[in-house]
Formats: sequence, C-alpha cells, structure tokens
Amino acid sequence: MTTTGPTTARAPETITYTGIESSYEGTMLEVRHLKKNYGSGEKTARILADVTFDVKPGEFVCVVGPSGSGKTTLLRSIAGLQAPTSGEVIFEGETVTEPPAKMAVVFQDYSRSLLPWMTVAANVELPMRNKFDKAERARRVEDALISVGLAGKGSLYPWQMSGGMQQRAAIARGIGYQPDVLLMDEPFAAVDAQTRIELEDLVLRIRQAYNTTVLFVTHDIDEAVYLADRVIVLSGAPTSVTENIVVDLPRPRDQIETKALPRYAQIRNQVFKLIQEAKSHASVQS
Ligand SMILES: Nc1ncnc2c1ncn2[C@@H]1O[C@H](COP(=O)(O)OP(=O)(O)OP(=O)(O)O)[C@@H](O)[C@H]1O
Repeated sequence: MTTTGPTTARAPETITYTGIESSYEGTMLEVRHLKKNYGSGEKTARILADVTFDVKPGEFVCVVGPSGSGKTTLLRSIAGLQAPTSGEVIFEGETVTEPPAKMAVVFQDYSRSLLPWMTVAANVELPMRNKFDKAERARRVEDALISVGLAGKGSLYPWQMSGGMQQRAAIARGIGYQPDVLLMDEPFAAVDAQTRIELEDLVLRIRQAYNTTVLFVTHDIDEAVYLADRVIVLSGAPTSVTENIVVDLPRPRDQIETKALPRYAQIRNQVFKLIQEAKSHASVQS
C-alpha cells in the first residue's frame, strides 16, 4: 500500500506493520512544520523548509533524501541537539527543547561517539548512571551486550575492537537503558558491506526484543526498504516531505527472500525515482 498524499500529510492510519506496541500509546513523535536555516542575511542557507510527519509507537520509520537535503539536520533537531528556526518536535506529548531522557541517538561515527578511555561496558553504562542502582545497571549492560553479540567483550576498550564491533557497542549503549525511541543517523555508512548486512538484521532483532520505536536516517534506498514499516522521502533543500511510503512487506524480513519479492523491487523503484526527481529538481533550483 502506498500513499500519495500532499507533502505535509499525516501518516495514514492503516499502517500494516508487525512491530510491538510501546508503553506509550499516543503518537510517539510529531514533527510539525520544522524549518531550519543556517547563517543569516544574504548568507542564509535554507535547509529544512517545512518538514512534517508522525511516528507511531512501535513503528520503524526510515528517512531518505538526496545528499545535503538535511537528514542529519532533521535528526539533530528531533533529538533536541539543535533548535529549529521554527516549527516544533513533540515527543510523547511534550515539545522537545533538549535531548529527552527516553530518546537515544546512534550516530554514523562510532569512533567519536564511544569514549576511548572507558571500557565498552562503561560506555554502555554511561547513559544509565543516574537512572538505576548498580546491580540493575550491571544487568542491563550485560543484556545489551548479549543482544548485540558482544557477550563477554565488556572489558575491552573501543580501540581494541573492529569498526563493526564498535558500532554494535554504540547500539548497545543506545538500547541499554531501554529508550522509547531510537534515532539512528546513517549508522552503518562507515562499515563494510557484510558487516552492514549483519547490523541491519541485528537492529531488526533488537527492535523486536526491546519494543523500541526506530527513526532511521539513511541514503541507502535498499536499506530503507528492507528495514522500514514506512519510508519518508525528502525533497532536496529547501526540504519538505515528498512522500510517505508504507512498506507492506512481510516480517520477519530476510536479506535474500525479502529482496527477491516483486513488491520489494516495486517499492525500491518508487523510492529511487522519487530521489532522482528530488535531485534533478534541486539541480534546476541551484
Ligand atoms: N552547523 C552547520 N552550519 C552551517 N551549515 C550546515 C551545518 N550543518 C549542516 N549544514 C549544511 O546543511 C546542509 C545539510 O546538511 P546535512 O548534513 O543535514 O544533510 P544530509 O542530508 O544529512 O547530508 P548527507 O546525506 O550528505 O550526509 C549541507 O549543505 C550542510 O553543509
């Protein structure tokens, strides 16, 4: 099923996904007319023009768009890491003005997000320091490391691990304190193709196990369609949402079987065409 509504349309009510409902029952995340400019006066760069969409509890939503369309800018604004020029992000009913406690972010650059002077276990424990007692923290760290396939590796330092293992550790840190929503910004862009495939499946398993809503930014169309319940396609800057595409592919997904489905190719081609159109529109404007 595909929606073809206007750029600022709400997500359809008939989403067919198999995710588990989170404890939060309203709309998990509302992005309302988000606008972001950089610079001022004649040097103003209009990046986000008017971005509006919703994410429901349990949904896995991927955001794709041409390079420079402001995907990272969007995610940073949603995470409360930078203020929008105008518009609003509402997370679990409250306007985001700073990073919310129940939101975790995993960035592309794992080498800079993990603290090199701390062991992996200490890195995973860091965001839960003031939340749980010592025994509960230790239990959660162990669970998170098991979930990402790093059981028994907690005493290593990040620099003693491969890139794929470091990104697993960054994911463990994101999920360890069980956020309601996990924001991921091109998290697998810096790992090799084989590791990327493993990490995609890992994220799907974790999402199922931890009952987490995921908003995942990627420039990789195949990755977006493989992972998502819904793909949000952005225009080129100044950016708005051009399409909300429901990915009505069965779960659990499988790297070979899912990608062999005619429906997979159909959705993939639709997203591809939209991105190409956005790129050519952007190059005409610039
Ligand atoms: N802090 C900043 N100050 C000024 N300009 C910025 C800043 N951050 C991003 N930009 C500019 O905003 C535009 C969008 O950047 P952003 O990284 O959000 O896009 P993106 O879609 O994630 O790009 P890519 O797909 O290439 O990673 C770019 O032209 C970038 O140079």
